[in-house]
Amino acid sequence: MAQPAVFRVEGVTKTYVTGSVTVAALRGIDLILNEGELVVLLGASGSGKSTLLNILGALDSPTTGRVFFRDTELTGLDDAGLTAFRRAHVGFVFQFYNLVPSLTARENVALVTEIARNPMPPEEALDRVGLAARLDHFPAELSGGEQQRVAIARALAKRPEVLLCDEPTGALDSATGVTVLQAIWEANRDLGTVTALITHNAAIRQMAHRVIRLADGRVTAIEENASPQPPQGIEW
Ligand SMILES: Nc1ncnc2c1ncn2[C@@H]1O[C@H](COP(=O)(O)OP(=O)(O)OP(=O)(O)O)[C@@H](O)[C@H]1O
Repeated sequence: MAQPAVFRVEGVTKTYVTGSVTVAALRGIDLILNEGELVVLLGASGSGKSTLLNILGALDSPTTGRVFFRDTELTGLDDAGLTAFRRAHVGFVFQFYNLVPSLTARENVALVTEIARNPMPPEEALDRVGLAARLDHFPAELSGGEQQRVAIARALAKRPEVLLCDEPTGALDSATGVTVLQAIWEANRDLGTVTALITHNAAIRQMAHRVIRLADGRVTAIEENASPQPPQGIEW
């Protein structure tokens, strides 16, 4: 049975103008993301992956086209509405972890839970990513993979409906990257968080329900994966 759409992207273009240089980053994207899905976005550098992710997360707006989150048209919201949407519904994970160095893992997560409506306790979020034994460590006392898992715990602690990950393993070796991907995979499986994940690593597609390929600002292929694999079982 078809799952209900969480995101609907209709005819989205994005053109950046910098001085006399115009870049067509997205050239007409139509896409649906469904309830409970984990999708991987694959494509060459410059193909528009981050631009699309940022538009889904309301960090950026399309030049033309429409984006809906459930019944809300994001492209119809003003800045305050977009901020409210991000705050209530979206968790972000970026390549660099953006942790506050002077705060422990627990305190970094608490920064978010203190302002969220229905957060999970920071301890629970950190336990979920396998860091129950690192609650009081500072970022400098954690490995890169552990720091990224703190960032994931921070993103998940507000129980977002959507998790957007832009090359979350880009700065990590593959063994460490697997632990990070496993945390994302389990969040999708256990919490039903709709997840979109950008990667340059084609092997990671095995963890997705669907793989969306971008080239030159367009979706060139969508592949369904009948049996997504946990990252721990993926080799690259
Ligand atoms: N803020 C911006 N101002 C001007 N051009 C931009 C801006 N952001 C992105 N671009 C351009 O838009 C195009 C798409 O960029 P985008 O970051 O979405 O690609 P990407 O597929 O995520 O690439 P990568 O894998 O290298 O991160 C690129 O040509 C990029 O140079």
